[in-house]
Amino acid sequence: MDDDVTFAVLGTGGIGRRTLDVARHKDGLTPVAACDRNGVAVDHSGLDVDELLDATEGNIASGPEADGDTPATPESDYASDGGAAAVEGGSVDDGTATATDGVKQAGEDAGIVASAQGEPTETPIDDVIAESDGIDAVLLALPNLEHDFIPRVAERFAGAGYEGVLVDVLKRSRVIGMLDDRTDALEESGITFVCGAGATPGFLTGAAALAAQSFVEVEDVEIWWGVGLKSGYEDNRGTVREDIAHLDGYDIETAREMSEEAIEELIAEHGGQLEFHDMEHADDVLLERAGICDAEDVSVGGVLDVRSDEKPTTTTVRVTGTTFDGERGTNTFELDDATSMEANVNGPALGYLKAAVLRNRAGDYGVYGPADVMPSF
Ligand SMILES: NC(=O)c1ccc[n+]([C@@H]2O[C@H](COP(=O)([O-])OP(=O)(O)OC[C@H]3O[C@@H](n4cnc5c(N)ncnc54)[C@H](O)[C@@H]3O)[C@@H](O)[C@H]2O)c1
Repeated sequence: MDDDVTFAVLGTGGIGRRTLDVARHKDGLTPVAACDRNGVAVDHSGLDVDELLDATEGNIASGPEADGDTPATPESDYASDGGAAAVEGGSVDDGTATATDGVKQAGEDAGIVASAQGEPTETPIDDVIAESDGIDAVLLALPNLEHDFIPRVAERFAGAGYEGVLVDVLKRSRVIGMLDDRTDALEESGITFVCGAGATPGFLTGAAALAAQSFVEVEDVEIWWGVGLKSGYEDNRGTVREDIAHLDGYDIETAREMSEEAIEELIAEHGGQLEFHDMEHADDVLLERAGICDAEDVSVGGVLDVRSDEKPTTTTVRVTGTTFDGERGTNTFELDDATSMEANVNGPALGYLKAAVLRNRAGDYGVYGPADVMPSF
């Protein structure tokens, strides 16, 4: 069997760029297409990742249209990451950048179109779908501030008769049901979809599923993450914005509409560290779906520090349960503080992608979670 995998990345922001980067260190993965909101790059013999990463360094198309011509309506792709993040022009990050200097994240030349391989387009996702006959797997590193955006993208692949793998790194619990609702269409098309396959949900959900194996009854699962993002802050504004929606007094709509200045103010008020409790992370429904425990027994929280690269707290998964012989215990899985968020999202996402390709080639279609599939290496 041909074990080489051609893949595409939808969204080359903080996560998608690192996906391409990490894939260079993995065997058998050839990136053949990538897109962001303004552009697309396709080369079926393999993209030049060095060139693409250099061209988009400090220049990701993160925000929506700078000129505001395209309003964010729920129907439009532009609703995917909302209204206010556009930043125009300036020099590359000098380490003291604020929201309004340094990074060209929006406007006509932002992102992939700055690469010699990139072409401007108003229909980046459709352009990748048009090439999908030659693509084994697609990693969706798109924002999900509009909840049904990723499910709708999946539906578009199914509508085009795509036969292959889709993997996303979405976070919100409610999106899993929206994907489940589309299972028939995905199966008919021949799609194997692994959803919530980043770090949390994803890697840590899978770790919880393994840690639960000592027990016959699982009482609770506690996921507590730490992320230090100083050097990666400019590149990860999409993720930070989505995380803010989990704070008390905020939701997805308010977070989507916040200006970069308002985000900076909020972060400054918290001394650079945001602490989250009871986050709506899909680890809960994904563990319930896998039969491990009830969704309500899973809690997810953590600390994000945008002013230091050190993790403010150690990422830990604690699974408490009772064994067949009546002992109560807690199995703990811990990440090393030296491993970055990007490593812990993209390593697993590509691992799940590889595993899903094997399933897909064996004719196994439908929607899977990270507790159902063991990622390949
Ligand atoms: N599960 C996890 O552990 C985990 C961890 C971190 C981030 N994430 C998720 O990863 C996703 C991406 O985060 P990010 O920080 O890379 O965001 P980002 O804003 O930096 O990047 C998003 C990318 O998507 C592109 N894009 C947006 N709308 C598009 C459209 N309609 N068509 C084509 N491209 C479009 C943008 O141009 C950009 O390249 C977020 O949803 C975030 O929550 C998950």
